[in-house]
Amino acid sequence: MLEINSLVKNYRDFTLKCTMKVERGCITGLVGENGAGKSTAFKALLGLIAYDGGEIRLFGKSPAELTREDREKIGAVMTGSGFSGYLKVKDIVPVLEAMYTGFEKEKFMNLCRKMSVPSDKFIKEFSSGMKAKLKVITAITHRADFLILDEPTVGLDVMSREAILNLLREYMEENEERAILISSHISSDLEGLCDDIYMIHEGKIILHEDTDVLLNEYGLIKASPEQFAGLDRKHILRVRRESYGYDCLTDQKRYYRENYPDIVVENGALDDVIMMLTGGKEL
Ligand SMILES: Nc1ncnc2c1ncn2[C@@H]1O[C@H](COP(=O)(O)OP(=O)(O)OP(=O)(O)O)[C@@H](O)[C@H]1O
Repeated sequence: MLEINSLVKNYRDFTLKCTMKVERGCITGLVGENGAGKSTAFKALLGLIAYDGGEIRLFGKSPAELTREDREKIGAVMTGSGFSGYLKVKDIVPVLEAMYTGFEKEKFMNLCRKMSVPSDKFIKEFSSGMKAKLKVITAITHRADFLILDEPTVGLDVMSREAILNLLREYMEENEERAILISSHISSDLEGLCDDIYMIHEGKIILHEDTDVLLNEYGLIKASPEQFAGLDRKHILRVRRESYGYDCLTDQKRYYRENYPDIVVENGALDDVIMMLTGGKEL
């Protein structure tokens, strides 16, 4: 569906350099701190900004080669974009009908009702959660094959977030040829949704892993200085000094649990992996 090879985008004091792939049938997550380069990557692949090197292939074409029909097959949610605040939901229906030949009006109106997005209020009077829901509903109601979602759950409460994630799961279940690329600051959203996850840090991809592998194989070893001294370092990816000794990130937690039963090995949540890969030291 999407292939990004050695993409380079230079700003004055920032360089994005990334390689990524999104397969049909998969939900791929992109996680990274503020300013890591997520939106820059999304803008480049949608053809919204020029880039300085590398290659982007979306549906087998570069962003510049995408036709109107190709673009209709993309459902995008971008931060900072949205409809004019002076419109109401009932006003944007004809706009969407004109934009997308595959616009599913009934589904759109039903989802707005179900997700409590008001139809007779100006969008400028919407809460940030209502705006976020409207953007996602718009992206999934024109028979798109590929969703590109930059922080779609930002500003949503837990219940609304889960409702949006369920909409995305249903979107994928409807057609196994579809795919989603999604960024989020909320790691638990990505852990529960994505098949694979890319981590981006200071413009570079620092990890790509299947979510199952991240959750099942990665772990955080909590070792005293004495325990750390006797620890086999073979499967330790990063180390961080703590008041009690050392935190060590491993991608083989079973090995340490079996061989060092006295040492605490916690399950590595995505946040731990991010913290260790960006803040820990290599041995
Ligand atoms: N138009 C621009 N001109 C100059 N620098 C820019 C421009 N747009 C983005 N940048 C810089 O590129 C870097 C990456 O920004 P980007 O918006 O891609 O990050 P992000 O990962 O999406 O962050 P956030 O999670 O805060 O949205 C930042 O240092 C930002 O200042």
